[in-house]
Amino acid sequence: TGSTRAERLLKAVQKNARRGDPQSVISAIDHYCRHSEWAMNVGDEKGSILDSVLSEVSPSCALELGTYCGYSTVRIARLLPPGATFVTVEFNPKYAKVARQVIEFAGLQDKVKLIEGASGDLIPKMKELFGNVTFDFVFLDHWKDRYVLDTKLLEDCGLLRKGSVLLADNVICPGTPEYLAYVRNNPRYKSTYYKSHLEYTKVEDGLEKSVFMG
Ligand SMILES: Cn1cnc(CNC(=O)c2cc(-c3ccc(F)cc3)cc(O)c2O)c1
Ligand SMILES: [Mg+2]
Repeated sequence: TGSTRAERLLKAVQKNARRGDPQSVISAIDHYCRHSEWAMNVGDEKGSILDSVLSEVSPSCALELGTYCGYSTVRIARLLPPGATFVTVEFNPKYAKVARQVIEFAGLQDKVKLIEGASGDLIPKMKELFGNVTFDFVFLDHWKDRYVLDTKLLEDCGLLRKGSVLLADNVICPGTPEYLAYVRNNPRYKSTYYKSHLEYTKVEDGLEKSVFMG
């Protein structure tokens, strides 16, 4: 049978990027998705905002919900300080398989712990899996109807600390209205909206940064 979109994206990385060079992997994916076949990576425009928020936070412990093909995983892992713990969660085994190869092609496999499963099942297991961690930075980019549930789960499982930064993709398109309402009306969060565009398009989208006040 034919390849999937994710497998074609991986082929484009293997063909056009340089092994061990994260920036070339990022550029190869952006070029392919802009000129050949759209895919739901955070993309270069929102990716630059992600980079700047990451550089501000410089997390020693980071979590990503929704690995997909590993594009934002590579963007995040390439900017982490040495020795940082970075966990990324993907539900779909086919995406996880592609992401592992993209992350490995970039040479970042030693910085990333990719775990397969449902965020709702794995979040309560984080302390058991990684020791008594709290996350300094969380990138939400998975199923949009899971953002609120999983944020509450992170709070209830003691995985956030005073100053933890949540950065959420797609708060306009496809949209996460409940999540925006939750973080913007909740005194325990200080939220900022970064206006941008849906990856590789002119459609409005944006990232919401929310600092947990403990
Ligand atoms: C199946 N699945 C596995 N992971 C997920 C979670 N991600 C998304 O759903 C997602 C969707 C879109 C998007 C899709 C169609 C459209 F017309 C406009 C936007 C963009 C994104 O950046 C996303 O992160 C879904
Ligand atoms: Mg997204």
